[in-house]
Amino acid sequence: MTKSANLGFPRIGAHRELKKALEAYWKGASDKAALLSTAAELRARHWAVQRAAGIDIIPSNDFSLYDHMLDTAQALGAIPPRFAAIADPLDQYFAMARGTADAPAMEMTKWFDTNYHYLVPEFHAGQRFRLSTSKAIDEFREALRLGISTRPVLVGPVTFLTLGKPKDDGLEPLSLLDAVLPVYAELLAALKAEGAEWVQIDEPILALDLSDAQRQALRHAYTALATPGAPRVMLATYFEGLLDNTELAVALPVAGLHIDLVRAPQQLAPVLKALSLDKTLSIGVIDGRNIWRADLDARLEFVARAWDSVGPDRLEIAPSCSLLHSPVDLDGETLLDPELKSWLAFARQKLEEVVTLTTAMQRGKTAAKPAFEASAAAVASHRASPRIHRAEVKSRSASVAPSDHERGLPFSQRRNLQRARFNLPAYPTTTIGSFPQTAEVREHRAAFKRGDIDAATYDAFLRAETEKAVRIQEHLDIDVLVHGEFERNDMVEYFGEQLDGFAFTRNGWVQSYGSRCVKPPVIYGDISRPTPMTVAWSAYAASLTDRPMKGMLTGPVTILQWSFVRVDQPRSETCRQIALAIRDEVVDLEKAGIGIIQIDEPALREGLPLRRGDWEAYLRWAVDCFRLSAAGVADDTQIHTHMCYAEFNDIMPAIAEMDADVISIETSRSDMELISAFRDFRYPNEIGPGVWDIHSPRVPSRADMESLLRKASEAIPPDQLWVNPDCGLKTRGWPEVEAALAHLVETAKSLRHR
Ligand SMILES: Nc1nc2c(c(=O)[nH]1)N[C@@H](CNc1ccc(C(=O)N[C@@H](CCC(=O)N[C@@H](CCC(=O)N[C@@H](CCC(=O)O)C(=O)O)C(=O)O)C(=O)O)cc1)CN2
Ligand code: MET
Ligand SMILES: [Zn+2]
Repeated sequence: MTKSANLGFPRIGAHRELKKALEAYWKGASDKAALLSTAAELRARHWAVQRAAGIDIIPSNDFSLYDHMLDTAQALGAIPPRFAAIADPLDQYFAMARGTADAPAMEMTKWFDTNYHYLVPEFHAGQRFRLSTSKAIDEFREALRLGISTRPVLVGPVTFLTLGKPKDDGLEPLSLLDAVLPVYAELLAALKAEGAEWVQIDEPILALDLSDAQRQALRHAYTALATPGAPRVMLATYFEGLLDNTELAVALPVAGLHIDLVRAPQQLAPVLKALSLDKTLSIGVIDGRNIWRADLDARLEFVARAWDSVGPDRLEIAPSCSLLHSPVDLDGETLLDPELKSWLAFARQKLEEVVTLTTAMQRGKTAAKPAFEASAAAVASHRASPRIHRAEVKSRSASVAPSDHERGLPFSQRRNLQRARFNLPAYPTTTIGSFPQTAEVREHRAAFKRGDIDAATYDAFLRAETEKAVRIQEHLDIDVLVHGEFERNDMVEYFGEQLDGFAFTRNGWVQSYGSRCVKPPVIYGDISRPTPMTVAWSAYAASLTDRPMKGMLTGPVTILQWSFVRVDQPRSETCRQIALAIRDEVVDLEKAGIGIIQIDEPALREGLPLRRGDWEAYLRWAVDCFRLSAAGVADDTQIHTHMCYAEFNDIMPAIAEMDADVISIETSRSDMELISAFRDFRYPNEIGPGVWDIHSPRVPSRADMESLLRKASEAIPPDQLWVNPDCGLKTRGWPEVEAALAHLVETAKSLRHR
């Protein structure tokens, strides 16, 4: 019979219980037993939620204390040598994630095109692997004790190796496949021995453009793992279609295949055609990446097409991908407008949708009548709603002219005007925008939102924090100051709260990395900016000092990328509406006397389509939207942008086309690897390669920073270089910030003297 399945449940907890438990543990405010007991409670609760929703196939080992790639690395014994001596496994695990005084953390980067970050495995020539943790087995047993026989989830060997980085010259990670496969075989056998009939193995790289070596590795790996004693394998792909990898995927000797039919509905027909009769097909028909309620009538027709072809016994109905990327439960949204709320579904509601579709396939649509009626009512209310479309927004967007994307003069001439205006020293120093969001800052905001303090009190507090930050920067002798972003909860949510066409949730948290979460705003309608959003704060901060004060905005592509986006029009159109709103803000900042304005685009790379064939079209509109937001100012106004935590090497020409006067970019965790791309490409404008990895509590020394800057100046002419951290400092504490920034300024000064 057709079954309902889930590929992964959010781990952080509806009330971010895991975040709180982790941070208490790291601070020394709780112990290991307390942390592990919260983790176990969350797993038990999430299994129970899935069972209550009626899900037949429930995953285990989808839980993680920090990151599932890090779990995999530790389970396989892929421990970077600098952490090998740490005896306690949990200490070792967090050391790899967060770094220690003498060992920098593992590198962190984006998981495909999501805002989730994983830790990048490190590989050495001749590396050995061995089964080093029993996490997958323990969690299977734990669920079994609660009466649930789960389908454990593993990251597949080829995805694991492909996403890792060789640390030795000439090492090809896939050459380690034969070393790692026996460990997978051992783990699969152990799971089978515990009673696991099926295991879900995620190979999301099957949705990417693959080399012959990768294809060969996939064939080799799954042939080797297909032993008689192994559990059956549901091979999961997601985030894109299989396309040219369809033949490869269906031919792998596994028992089942999961495909993402939300991102790539057109792949259903070719997969049905190619799939052999002995394989189970799991169809991902409920969007695991967005929060819109599904149109269940339309989905059911789609499911029926699969059912007609594979029959009832080899079909599973599932979300498109793990629900890691969804908030947990819409029921927590007690303040959301009821009409809007009726259009949404979070993880729990998505599982109910999966079950509704499954029930309809098993017993007919009438068996799930109320759910179909509610879905149809939501679809109708969404279609008819007057709050979505705004004629003046659409017509402004339609009348954007090519010249609206152009600054007046080319960079080579703007640069002279800006040099004359700001008169900055060589190697100018600056920071990326935010200063520590201390518990005190967060508590004041929470108190203000609860109504415990009034607006005047909150405002006075924020002004005092801002002034403190300005004085500290002056004292440190930084050249271009920032106001510190104390008034912001998040760099995207803050703007979403002030723009028309956006809604925001109370509790719609999604894990970004480790204990850090975001609450993406919901874009439901045409976007406009009713009033200036940041001018008062920037103008106030500028009034406190004689030094240049940088205005601080989030760019259109990043606001788009880090929101839940409407699906009734192309992303490019939504992005252009945001760009026009940001453009107005940029012009207003300039009018208020702010001469340097940073428009952050950390998510520009993340939005890049997973298939190269789609890159050009995306980069065209994404770069144009950035340019549209920036180009309304005079030539002596200096536009900065900022990017972090992604691989930028392959989009250098597009970054240059953004034509920001200055870009600050994350580089230090990868040891300035990126800089070679700037050299090879001869990046034309000014650039600040980050010299301090701010995602780790470790304070870099002057020598660390000098060595990074020396590497940078080998690749980039010194008169193009700025000196700055990798990213904003909101997650750090003041003592680390002051110490590291003092080193940073000293380093810049010593370079100037040479
Ligand atoms: N959207 C987004 N994506 C991003 C980044 C980013 O900054 N924003 N940065 C990159 C790295 N990712 C990051 C993601 C989140 C955080 C981060 O610091 N998140 C904060 C939450 C930010 C926030 O929304 N804060 C709110 C709510 C704070 C809060 O938890 N308040 C307490 C009450 C206050 C208290 O007593 O502490 C509560 O609600 O329970 C606020 O400040 O107002 C966290 O997890 O701690 C950092 C980096 C890439 N992706
Ligand atoms: N201006 C932002 C900040 O400093 C940029 C962060 S990029 C994730 O927090
Ligand atoms: Zn950043």
